[in-house]
Amino acid sequence: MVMMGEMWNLGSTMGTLMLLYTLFKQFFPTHLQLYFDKYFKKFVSFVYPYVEITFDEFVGGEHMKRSEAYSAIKTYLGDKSSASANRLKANVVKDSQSVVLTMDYNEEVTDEFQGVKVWWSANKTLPSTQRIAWYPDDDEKRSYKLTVHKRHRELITQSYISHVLQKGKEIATKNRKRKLYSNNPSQNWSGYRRDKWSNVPFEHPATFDTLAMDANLKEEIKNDLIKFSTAKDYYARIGKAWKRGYLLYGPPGTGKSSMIAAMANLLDYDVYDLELTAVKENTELRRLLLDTSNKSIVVIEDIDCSLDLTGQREKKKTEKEGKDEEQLDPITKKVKEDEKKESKVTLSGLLNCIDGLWSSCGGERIIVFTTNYVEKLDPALIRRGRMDKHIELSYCCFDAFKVFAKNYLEVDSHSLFGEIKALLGETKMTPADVAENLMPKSDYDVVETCLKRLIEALKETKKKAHDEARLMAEEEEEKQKKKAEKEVKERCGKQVEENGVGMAAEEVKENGFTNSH
Ligand SMILES: Nc1ncnc2c1ncn2[C@@H]1O[C@H](COP(=O)(O)OP(=O)(O)OP(=O)(O)O)[C@@H](O)[C@H]1O
Ligand SMILES: [Mg+2]
Repeated sequence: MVMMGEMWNLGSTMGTLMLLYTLFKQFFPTHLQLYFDKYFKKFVSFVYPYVEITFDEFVGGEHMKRSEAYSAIKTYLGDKSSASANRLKANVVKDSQSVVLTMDYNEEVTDEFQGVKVWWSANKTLPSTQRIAWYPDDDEKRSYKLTVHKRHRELITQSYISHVLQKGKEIATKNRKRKLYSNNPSQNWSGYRRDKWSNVPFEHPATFDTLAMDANLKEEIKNDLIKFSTAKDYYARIGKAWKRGYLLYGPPGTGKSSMIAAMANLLDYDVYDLELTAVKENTELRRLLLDTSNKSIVVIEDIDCSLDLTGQREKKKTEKEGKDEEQLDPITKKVKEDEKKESKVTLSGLLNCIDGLWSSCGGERIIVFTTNYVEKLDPALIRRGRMDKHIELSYCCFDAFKVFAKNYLEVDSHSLFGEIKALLGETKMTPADVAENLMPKSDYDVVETCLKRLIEALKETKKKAHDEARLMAEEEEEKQKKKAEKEVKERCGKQVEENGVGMAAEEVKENGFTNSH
């Protein structure tokens, strides 16, 4: 710490000296200034033998991105500085069970690497121009500065920095509380920073153990995910972006959203729930996707409702919504009208953005589309390479029922299982409905009561399906009969015109009904 104090004293003295020198050289002509500069630099490097490396919070040109290095350094220093810095900021993580400390701004800490001492400082600068910011810290520029003696430059740039980044990432993974992100409408974006996505802690409890589905398919999906998440080198070797697309399709209530949660819980990934109807144009979509982090699942639910095949968004408005809108005040009405302005997100835009995400973001990402109507989707959207794995989630099978029985009722077998198996084989009931029927409704519900309730519900569904099928068959029969009658009538009319009434009467007799014409 003594050494650190000396270094900072030296640093501030050099700062003052630089300022004085800048003022001083202004009194001389330019050619003399250049001459002075040369010798002043030599003097500075002689009396101030340190190198300074700055890591800014945001990097990139027009579309600034939060720097992963900055985040890793922040975490690493938080861990280090808890022992030495005097002022720390505390964040509570993991269900309020632990506290993560970060270095406060304008605080300094030292670190040691292979016997070499380095100095870190956290800096925050305000912009020189004044403007109103939506968020208190929005315009501040934050950075970390690493200072080290020149003679250790090589060791620091070649080994120490990567050591810090790796350790920082490890600590962050340990402390990480996963998040569920939703995209904000672009009128709420206040610049390039943190407000494209809002987030809440991701706490969905679904796992592959609680997911009711065919056991083989479940195992196949789990293996596929685990293989993907550990295949960084493999993807690099075959020259493919480390990304994977899943298409989940099936009727409502078959577990598509539950499976996404199970995927996130299995891999320990964040979830970005992308609501396409809130995105106005392709460039916005691109910026949203580029702003997602590694180890994340980007989800677009009900993709068929968000985009139609020509790329125009469906506009669904109920009568009630129309009336409600009429009663709005002028300002809200204007905002709503702006929102409604024709969307320019197109199918090709979405395809380009996905391909862009695939090629421009280095880390692992999964993208998942869900739909109830797979046949409505454009083949280009779901071709392999974009959506690598197509998974159908369908009506409840016996395997799926057994998962529910185990989880909800804690039974592996029962004398009623046979009947249930037979009924499930001939009935289409969604897992959501099976789960609802199996769930005990009161403290007095025993296993048998729940199973019997399910049997009743299955019988009821079977009967309903049977009745519906019969009704449909009757309707079809009626339709066919009417069609045949119409055809005969038309033929009769023609024959009357061509051959007179006698022949037509013959035809009517042949077809077994009388014709009033
Ligand atoms: N396969 C399943 N395994 C476990 N639970 C399920 C399954 N399918 C449905 N459920 C239960 O039913 C409810 C609805 O399921 P979920 O939201 O995953 O369906 P979905 O396929 O996404 O439906 P939608 O197409 O309407 O979005 C969930 O709360 C979940 O508990
Ligand atoms: Mg869903």
